[in-house]
Amino acid sequence: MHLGHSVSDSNFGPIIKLQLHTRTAEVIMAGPPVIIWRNEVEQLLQYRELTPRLEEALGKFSRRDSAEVIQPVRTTVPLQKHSGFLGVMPTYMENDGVLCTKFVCFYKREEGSTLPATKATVMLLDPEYGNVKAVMDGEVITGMRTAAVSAISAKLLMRPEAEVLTILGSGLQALSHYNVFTEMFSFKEIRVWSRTRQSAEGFCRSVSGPVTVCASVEEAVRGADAIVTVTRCTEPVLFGQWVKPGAHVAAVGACRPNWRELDDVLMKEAVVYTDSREGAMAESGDIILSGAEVFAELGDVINGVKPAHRDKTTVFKSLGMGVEDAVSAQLVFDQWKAKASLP
Ligand SMILES: NC(=O)C1=CN([C@@H]2O[C@H](COP(=O)(O)OP(=O)(O)OC[C@H]3O[C@@H](n4cnc5c(N)ncnc54)[C@H](O)[C@@H]3O)[C@@H](O)[C@H]2O)C=CC1
Ligand SMILES: O=C([O-])C1=[NH+]CCC1
Repeated sequence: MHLGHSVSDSNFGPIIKLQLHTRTAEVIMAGPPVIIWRNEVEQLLQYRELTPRLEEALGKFSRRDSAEVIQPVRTTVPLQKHSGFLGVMPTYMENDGVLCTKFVCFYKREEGSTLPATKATVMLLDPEYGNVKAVMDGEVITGMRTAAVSAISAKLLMRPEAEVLTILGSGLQALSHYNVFTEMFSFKEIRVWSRTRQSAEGFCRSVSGPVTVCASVEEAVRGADAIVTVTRCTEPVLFGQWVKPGAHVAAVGACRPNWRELDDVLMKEAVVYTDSREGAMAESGDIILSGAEVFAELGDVINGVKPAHRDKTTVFKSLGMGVEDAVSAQLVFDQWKAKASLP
């Protein structure tokens, strides 16, 4: 490394050594990012470590302390030709030294399309040097952090005596939700509905435990204590008249202001929680078009600022937040460094 003049070990005073150390750090920082792809992320990310970190992050976000979390509403770029959107999701957690941006493309795919509905990549940056430390797969992160946050909403808002879980949809989010809900809770019955019986049966073959395939949404949701909606529908698929009073709904799909999963009856009857008020008012057709009031963010319940109305019908409208990706990516990076015995 060139410091502008020839040096030898014996000439180094402490200040020069510090400069060399700093410069060495800068050289390291300027190196290429670490690439951590799908298989490695799957090995490194576990719900038992991820979920508590996400619950802490939801509370930090809702405190609106800029030293804890800075997370603007995501920028969304329409990909009209492909009936999709690019979401850019920057997050800075100054106290934790985490700077992260997720790029996520999500699409309204045609029936029978084999193209993915969601594709995501997460970048971790060094907030001091500005370089990219790691580039990692966003599929597994998005699947797991979304499901874990839905499970946190159920932990806070679902009746403790819940026995029946219903999942509407049979794709990637349906699988991640099945996995974390069966890890965190014990249901007597789990039901699934999808647009085609074939895809619902394919879902059943991909999970470990017994799941009942239902022929209609009404059959799937009547009597259910917890309902997860993870469809790509844009018109209501879940109607309030079918939902048992006191049930908890984790509504994950319909992340555009003109897309719906839930009807007005459900939105008006339920106590509505969300991840981000700003995000919901910008992106949730279920909230915007129904005129439903957002009672609280999940972080407000975690912080003890707002009550959890377990005794009432509750809806957690999930849009997805960058802070969830940030803590997930940092956890993956920390686990990767530990595995590589790096500081
Ligand atoms: N809230 C959040 O943080 C996130 C939300 N999402 C959203 O969750 C939803 C599910 O995502 P993935 O599981 O990755 O998608 P996927 O394509 O893997 O599965 C979507 C499921 O919805 C069904 N479906 C598609 N069109 C439908 C329609 N018109 N009516 C009823 N069902 C329909 C499909 O058959 C499939 O079972 C999407 O809307 C996606 O945008 C995705 C990632 C994060
Ligand atoms: O938070 C997220 O990654 C997404 N929300 C809606 C589609 C993708």
